[in-house]
Amino acid sequence: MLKLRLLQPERSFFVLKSFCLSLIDAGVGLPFLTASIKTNIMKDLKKKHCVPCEGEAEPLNSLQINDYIKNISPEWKVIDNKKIRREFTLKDFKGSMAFINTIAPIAEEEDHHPDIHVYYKEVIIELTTHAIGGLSENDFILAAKIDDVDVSGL
Ligand SMILES: C[C@H](O)[C@H](O)[C@H]1CNC2=NC(N)=NC(=O)C2=N1
Repeated sequence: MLKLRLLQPERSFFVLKSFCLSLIDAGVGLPFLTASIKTNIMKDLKKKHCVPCEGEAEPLNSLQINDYIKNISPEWKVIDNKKIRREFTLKDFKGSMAFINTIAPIAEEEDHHPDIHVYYKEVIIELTTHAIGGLSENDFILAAKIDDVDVSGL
């Protein structure tokens, strides 16, 4: 503790967090600690970036999906534990196109791409990770970034 006090506050937090994570790695059962660290990771979804996942990763299971879904808009619905879907209503077809054109560069930047369905002024966005045939964190990161798009003028 004495050593920690000598360090800068951000550094102390980092040291404490690393210590807590190593406790969890070592199997020390501190559910409240795990939960709070998990919450922090989830809160930052829209600041995170998608990572390539080519085949080797397992799709998220239903428990993991339940954790992730709490951190994006409640408008997103889980479909068969394999994809998430959100419907947007814009003013008109031009609004739909503008919305899609706002999302496209985000998807390109993240190298993670939504399936997009357009029905005049309705846009349905479906997110799934094709490479693994199910959901990955990438889908929730992209969902959080799509949630951040301001559709009020479209
Ligand atoms: C090489 C590149 O990272 C992959 O082909 C990416 C591209 N965008 C993707 N988007 C989605 N939704 N799923 C994928 O598996 C995927 N793979």
